[in-house]
Amino acid sequence: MTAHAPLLELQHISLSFKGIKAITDISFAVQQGEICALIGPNGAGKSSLLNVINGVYQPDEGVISFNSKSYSRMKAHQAAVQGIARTFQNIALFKGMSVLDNVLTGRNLKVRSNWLEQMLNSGRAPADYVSQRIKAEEVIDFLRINQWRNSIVGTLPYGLQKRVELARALASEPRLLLLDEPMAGMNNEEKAEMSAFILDTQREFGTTVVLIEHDIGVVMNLSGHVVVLDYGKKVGDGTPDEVRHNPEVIAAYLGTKH
Ligand SMILES: Nc1ncnc2c1ncn2[C@@H]1O[C@H](COP(=O)(O)OP(=O)(O)OP(=O)(O)O)[C@@H](O)[C@H]1O
Repeated sequence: MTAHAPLLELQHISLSFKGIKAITDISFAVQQGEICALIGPNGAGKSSLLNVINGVYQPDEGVISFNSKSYSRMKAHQAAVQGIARTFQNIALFKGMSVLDNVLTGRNLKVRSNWLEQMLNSGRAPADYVSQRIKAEEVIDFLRINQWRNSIVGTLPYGLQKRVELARALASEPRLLLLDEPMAGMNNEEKAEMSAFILDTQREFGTTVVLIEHDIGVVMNLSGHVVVLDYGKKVGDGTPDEVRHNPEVIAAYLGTKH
């Protein structure tokens, strides 16, 4: 049996801010189609690591391989073109725009017409708009937000805004979806709903997911792979069961080594 190369592989990644180390020598691999959770106490380096994966931060050391290509430096735009999409801890939507228009912004990289054609609504622009719109509507259906498609995002409850942010990320048809605390601030019912949407995304489109989540119950149910960070270092990496029984992880969470 031939083993498939992982979709994403981090090798010896380190990152510091003004000499203070946020991430130290982190390596792990994420297989195609996997849901991988990054967990760890506040300040452990989880968000910084997502920012390294999608090219917002350049690591001081280390290499990232994505889809069999290796990068020591990858720019955010390059990451998006390669198929890496991202949601944020603090929702980053255009709050004054409708749900549909926000989801359409997720299609920006797929647009084939140029700005002049779009301004004059000529050439490739009309057909292009229709095809982007069809895809955006499909995602809106998939995440069951049809009834709010024309609502202004800023007027929607927080849980729905989180779903719109997921919709915008999915509209780009990513191979790798990075979710920074997709369930933060949600009640249990909303968390269950969001977990179901994430699982449906993986099943329906084969999307690989790396997510940060603080609710360990949610993590253990949703992910097949868990990576644990503590003070910028990796202290656990395995299945939920392996991680749950790892003494270093228990120590990080119970604070016995702090
Ligand atoms: N832009 C920045 N400038 C300076 N220091 C930063 C910056 N971003 C993160 N840090 C520091 O890097 C370390 C890791 O932070 P990071 O936000 O990645 O942790 P986290 O695990 O995502 O935390 P949380 O769960 O609280 O979001 C922290 O000490 C933080 O203060």
